[in-house]
Amino acid sequence: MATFHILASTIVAACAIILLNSILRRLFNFDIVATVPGPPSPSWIYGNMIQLVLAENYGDHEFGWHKQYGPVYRVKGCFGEDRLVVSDPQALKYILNNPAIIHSPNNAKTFPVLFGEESVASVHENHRRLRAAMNAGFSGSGVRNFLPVFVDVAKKVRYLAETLEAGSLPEQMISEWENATINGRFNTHSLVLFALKRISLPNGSWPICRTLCFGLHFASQLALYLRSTSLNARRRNLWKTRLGILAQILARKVTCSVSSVRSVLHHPLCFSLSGTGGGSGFGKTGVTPSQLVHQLPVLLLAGQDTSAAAMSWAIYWLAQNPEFQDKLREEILNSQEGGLDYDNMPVNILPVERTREMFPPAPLLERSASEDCVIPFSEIVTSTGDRIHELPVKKGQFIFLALGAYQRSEALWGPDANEFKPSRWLAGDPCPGQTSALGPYAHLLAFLGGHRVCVGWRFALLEMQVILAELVGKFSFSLPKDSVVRAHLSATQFPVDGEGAKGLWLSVARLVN
Ligand code: HEM
Repeated sequence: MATFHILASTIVAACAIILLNSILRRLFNFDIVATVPGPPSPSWIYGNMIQLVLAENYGDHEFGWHKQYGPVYRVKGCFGEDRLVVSDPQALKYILNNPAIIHSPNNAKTFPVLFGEESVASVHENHRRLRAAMNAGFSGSGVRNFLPVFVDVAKKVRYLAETLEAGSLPEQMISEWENATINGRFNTHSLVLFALKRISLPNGSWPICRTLCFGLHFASQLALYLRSTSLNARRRNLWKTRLGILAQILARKVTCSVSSVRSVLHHPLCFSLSGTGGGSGFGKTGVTPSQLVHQLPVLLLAGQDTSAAAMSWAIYWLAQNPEFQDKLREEILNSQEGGLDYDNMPVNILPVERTREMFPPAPLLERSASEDCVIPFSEIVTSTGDRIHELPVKKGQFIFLALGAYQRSEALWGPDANEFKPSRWLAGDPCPGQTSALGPYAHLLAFLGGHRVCVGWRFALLEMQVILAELVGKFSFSLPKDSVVRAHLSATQFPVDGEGAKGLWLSVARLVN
């Protein structure tokens, strides 16, 4: 009985402390973010999170909230947490260029596991130097060197598409593709993902490279572990050196030793590892070869799903707009002498632009304030009726960067923001009202902007142009009558069918030249 009383009073006391703490926090730690208007929360446990990130069709709720509450509003996270959703250009510009706004705690935990602790996506202190070294390999001229690889892979994809269309799949491919064709339709998303794996890696080397990446990751984890064990300093250093040398040898083997290997790993990393980065990047930044070796996983992983999603959406758009397929074929025919000139193919770039505009592969990014700061906005009308133009946020404030909503914003792109107007792109400046560009290109934020702008944005644009030209030149894509295509968000925004399964099922017919 006495034990029961002690237990009951402990529980009552704990509840009282939690309640008091929450009342005192509300009274003395008044947070202005709580006054920012936003949608009602259906649950204290999961707040608006299910509506935001698990909507049946990405944006079902979010784009409506954007219209109702404007470019800055508040949603509830789990357990009553207030989170900001931002698509206001002024605020985004501030956030993207402020080193005090960092990855969310969730990203900060998962990125090192996914990409490695030393990857450019995970590090903060060394980030600027690492980026300077990597940018050398992904510059405009650097990316041009990939063109033969893209063309080569695009031809292989075309061959694969031909065999799928003819129903004559080689036996060794059947296991990979048996579920990719049903009743004359095929899963275009699987096709482009398959292609991108081949682009990132030398032929047949995907398993080797995957093992290598995870091996390197394992080695670095082991080195970290050894550092914290009681092994004496001499043995620890020996281990670290051995692992470091092993990692470098492996990476050099994959990236440099086979001269015929032409892959995404080859150029930028080999360029930097050999220290001959045209006098730029590597030498001057003081980044070591082993630091560059640690970029293998992020380069492999960051570009594949994103580019596959973007390319699927581009083909989806073309399937809905057959007149643009014809225009693109005309453009290809007119410029075929001596190979295609991708800098001068305005129709070829249209589906790419449209996709980035309407279906950016990363429409919602997570950030967090690492210190108290004041975010400038165009305007927010708070729930108390005040009109404010800046918002003081506390350390730890969670912020969603709503890139998808930004790109559909009528305030920014005009009342016809949701319609596709090729003239907007063909005229050169799709967003003439906006004075300072946020993203790397055409005011779009699909590749983000500021110091964390995507390393591979030029690479991704060119590879999409090449593969699209090859496919649309040889096939016509159309949407089957009963088809249901939805956008689903799970790390990237990709197409799913009516049952929610990943894929984009299109009717594909080979053109007779
Ligand atoms: C259509 C294709 C792509 C899209 C839409 C895209 C988008 C993005 C976005 C939005 C970020 C910022 C993520 C964040 O900070 O939370 C990012 C970062 C990054 N992307 Fe891409 N990406 C694409 C393709 C690629 C490719 C092809 C590569 C490499 C070959 C690549 C490499 C990277 C890397 C290394 C980062 C981390 C940069 C840093 O933190 O400094 N991406 N990308």
